[in-house]
Amino acid sequence: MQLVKNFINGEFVEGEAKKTFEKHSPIDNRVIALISEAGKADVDAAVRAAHAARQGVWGGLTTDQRVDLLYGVANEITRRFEDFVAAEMADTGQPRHVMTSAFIPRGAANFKVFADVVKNVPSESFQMATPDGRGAINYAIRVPKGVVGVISPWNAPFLLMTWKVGPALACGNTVVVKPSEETPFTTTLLGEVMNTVGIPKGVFNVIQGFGPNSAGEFLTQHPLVDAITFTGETRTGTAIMKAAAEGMRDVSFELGGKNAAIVFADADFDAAVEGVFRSAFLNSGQVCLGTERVYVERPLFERFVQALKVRAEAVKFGRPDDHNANYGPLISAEHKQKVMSYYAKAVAEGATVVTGGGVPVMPSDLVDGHWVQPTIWTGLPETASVVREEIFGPCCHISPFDSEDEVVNKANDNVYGLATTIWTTNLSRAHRVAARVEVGISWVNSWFLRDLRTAFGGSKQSGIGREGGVHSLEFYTETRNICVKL
Ligand SMILES: NC(=O)c1ccc[n+]([C@@H]2O[C@H](COP(=O)([O-])OP(=O)(O)OC[C@H]3O[C@@H](n4cnc5c(N)ncnc54)[C@H](O)[C@@H]3O)[C@@H](O)[C@H]2O)c1
Ligand SMILES: O=C/C=C/C=C(\O)C(=O)O
Repeated sequence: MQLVKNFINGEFVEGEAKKTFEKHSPIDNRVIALISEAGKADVDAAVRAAHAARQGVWGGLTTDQRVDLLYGVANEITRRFEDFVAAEMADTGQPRHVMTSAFIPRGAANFKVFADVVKNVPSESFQMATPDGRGAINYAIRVPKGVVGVISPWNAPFLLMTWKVGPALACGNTVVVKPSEETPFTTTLLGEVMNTVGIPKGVFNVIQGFGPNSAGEFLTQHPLVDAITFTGETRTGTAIMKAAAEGMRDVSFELGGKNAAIVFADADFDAAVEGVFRSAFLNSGQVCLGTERVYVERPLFERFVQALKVRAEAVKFGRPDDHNANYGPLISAEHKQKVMSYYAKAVAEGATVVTGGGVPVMPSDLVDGHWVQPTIWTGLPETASVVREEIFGPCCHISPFDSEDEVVNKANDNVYGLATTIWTTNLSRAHRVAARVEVGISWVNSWFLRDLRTAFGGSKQSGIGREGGVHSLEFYTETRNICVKL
């Protein structure tokens, strides 16, 4: 059985206590690896290695030298593309095409884009008058924060982890990464890439384990961690923020969502159906930006519900590398249980189940996997649990609306505010509605179309701060102003 280790100071090491936990495959629940859990001493060793590397060789490199090394990381990820695809498929059980078209190429891009950003960003400068008439000049330099703790989730493990590690390293920080306990493989593989490329020891470290009373919590509590970037559930963010308050450490949070799709009657019908199908069901609905509430203008409502039903019923469940399949399982037995409990709750609250609501019939070798049917509900009030709470599964509720104000109010009536997708051919309305929905990202006639130079993050309880392009510099560096009297 494969033993997945921690990566500390350039070495793959077992946790000092020799404790392990099991990694189960999402497709059949078999144990496919043992993971070595990092204890307090291991987390301390990782953070100290990162601190020493920051003070030492990594801190001494020029921006150009760092940028060249990060380009090397991106190229090595591309060279080992198939290894990353295989590792991420094993971690998540999601179809190969999701890995090859989106999740793994994004990992490489996350290193290149931020190398370019730090290389090209200008610094601000202000000249000022002084009483003696000679003046002064102010200019700003950006310095790295130091050691950044990176805590990432399981739903798009490699994309979401590199989205943080790329800019953190580009800005000159060092990192200690705690991947989700559900998905240890690709982060570990990145350790091999770092060594191959010659990233100095201690710059990139990986500790494996859980959150509370485990590696995650030990990392957030470590006094030598200067900032914490986290993607995951809102209530985990609350716990991490409390830990970060000790020592006044900065945080950047990408959290939960309950995203609305808004389809106007003038939308390109086929594009809207396909777009909402993707936003609700890609990655088995386990995408933070995904749609769980759909609002359709009344004249289109019945036709839209029927078309989305047809699309949802056409998915083909199967192994990630099965060419005849295009749909994967949920990540874990625990998550399946959570999603199924919402399926039951929807029925108890009076939903009409348009399609799904249960588990698909699977062949005997896959029957123990975490398979769940894509599910569509109608007929619930806005107060129903499945319309208000993040489920993070392959499901959505569709309701009709009659006016622009009504749908904007409904979209905004939620504690979350991550993303929305709006479908209309009326451009004035598109701009107007996109600006009024209280979210970090509004897509019009599209969804999950990502330009990595743009600001990314959530409003309300969906996050704190923005990352992406120069916005990432706000978090991964500190601005130091230098005022020179002339
Ligand atoms: N806004 C975004 O960009 C975005 C992107 C992806 C996922 N998400 C959200 O992530 C969630 C799904 O991911 P998840 O279930 O892995 O989230 P989670 O919050 O359960 O776990 C995320 C990470 O935090 C760690 N963790 C848990 N408790 C901790 C603690 N007390 N201290 C330190 N670390 C701790 C976990 O081990 C894991 O590595 C959903 O809510 C989803 O919306 C948000
Ligand atoms: O599941 C969440 C996906 C989030 C995507 C990003 O963070 C990104 O595209 O940068």
